[in-house]
Amino acid sequence: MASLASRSATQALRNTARRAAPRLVSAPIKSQAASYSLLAKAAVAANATSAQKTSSIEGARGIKTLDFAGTKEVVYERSDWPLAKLQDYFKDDTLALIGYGSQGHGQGLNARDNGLNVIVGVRKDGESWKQAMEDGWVPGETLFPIEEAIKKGTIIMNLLSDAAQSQTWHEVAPLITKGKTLYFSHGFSIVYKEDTKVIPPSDVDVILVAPKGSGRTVRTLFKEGRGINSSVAVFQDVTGKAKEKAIALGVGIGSGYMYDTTFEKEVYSDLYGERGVLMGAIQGLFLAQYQVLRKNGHSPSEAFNETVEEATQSLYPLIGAKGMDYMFNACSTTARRGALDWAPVFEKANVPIFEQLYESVKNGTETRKSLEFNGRSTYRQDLAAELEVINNQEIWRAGKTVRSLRPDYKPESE
Ligand SMILES: NC(=O)C1=CN([C@@H]2O[C@H](COP(=O)(O)OP(=O)(O)OC[C@H]3O[C@@H](n4cnc5c(N)ncnc54)[C@H](OP(=O)(O)O)[C@@H]3O)[C@@H](O)[C@H]2O)C=CC1
Ligand SMILES: CC[C@](O)(C(C)=O)C(=O)O
Ligand SMILES: [Mg+2]
Ligand SMILES: [Mg+2]
Repeated sequence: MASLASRSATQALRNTARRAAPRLVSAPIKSQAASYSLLAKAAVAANATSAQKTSSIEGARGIKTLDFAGTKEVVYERSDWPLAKLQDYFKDDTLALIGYGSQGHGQGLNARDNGLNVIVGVRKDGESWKQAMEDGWVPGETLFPIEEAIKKGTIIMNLLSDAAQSQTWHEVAPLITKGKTLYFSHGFSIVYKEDTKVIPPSDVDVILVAPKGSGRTVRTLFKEGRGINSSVAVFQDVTGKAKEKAIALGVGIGSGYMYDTTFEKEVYSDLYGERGVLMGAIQGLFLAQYQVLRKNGHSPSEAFNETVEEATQSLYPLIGAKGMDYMFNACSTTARRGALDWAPVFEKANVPIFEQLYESVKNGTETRKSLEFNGRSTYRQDLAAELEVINNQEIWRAGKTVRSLRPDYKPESE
């Protein structure tokens, strides 16, 4: 098994280099060839290691049934898709990646580095067009206006903003012809079809790979030879191969492990999570704690250190590494006693808010707000203006000074 894995790894590396060569000629970044080969090596090594590990655990590569706290779930892993197999599977395909935001960037570069044939489609001369060029996509070769890219693509990866997916659908839909595959990274457009009007033609596969993390992390994990967790789902299976294609694409864009979901479950949980603990709730909770400390005479640095810096730099990474009880056990018995007492108080206070939030997601209120706001031509400036208000809150201004004292601080990254 091990020698098979290493043979396929070597072959994959050769194929990767072969397929990459023509694209590297036109790439503007001089170090791209070197970094490409490092990336390919990391990806191949990760595939091989993972394959060996799985085979010794299960005897069957690629798909595992695991027990998640008493519920059995299927997990797909990239060891089933060594690079050579992946490249062969997509050898006749052109992945037309439409939109170049956070996900377009991460998924596009990863798929390109995996040796797949990727082109990008965005508004000509918009912000994304510039960013794509900076990342080495070449106008007329691998970078096109949206319509042209869709015409050239066989797999249409719709990574426009969710609002733009709806706004552009009347132009996009006629180009999604029989035999193409329609791919999303969010269940949004399909599930809220009453509002988005996105109703795919009935003769194409419609699939979803939703990375459970920022597009920036999709890229950095890939570069480290690791992979992001992603959800996969099939909305429409015309070819009988939709699921397999979704999993292969998931590997292609840099997923390590993929979990089964539906379009509906993905969008409900995602909209809920980002408004909740991942983003909205955490900003609200940090701010509330900070404000009360300040009202009681604590200095900005003390309030920030006790609220954000200690959380992000010391305690939350411990939760990430080994769970909540591990973090609790790494803290004093005094802290443990108090936190154990107060956790249910916070839970009780917050359950009604989370229930209200889930309902607002489910009944489409959140979707309609997002479509209206992000559908404005000024969406970038409008979001930036609101984020500037947060940036100017005392808590985050104090944070800048606290960060500046870190040994690895780089002023240009602020
Ligand atoms: N951000 C993330 O990490 C995650 C995102 N997703 C999902 O992935 C998809 C893409 O999200 P994300 O990468 O964040 O992108 P954004 O939501 O930031 O959208 C940006 C892209 O949409 C384009 N766009 C916006 N409005 C228009 C318009 N009216 N016409 C044409 N193009 C337009 C922008 O082009 P221009 O520069 O020209 O305005 C840009 O390329 C979404 O479905 C999202 O929910 C899923 C997981 C995580
Ligand atoms: C948490 C926000 C997110 O859902 C994500 C990075 O997963 C998004 O839509 O960007
Ligand atoms: Mg989201
Ligand atoms: Mg998300």
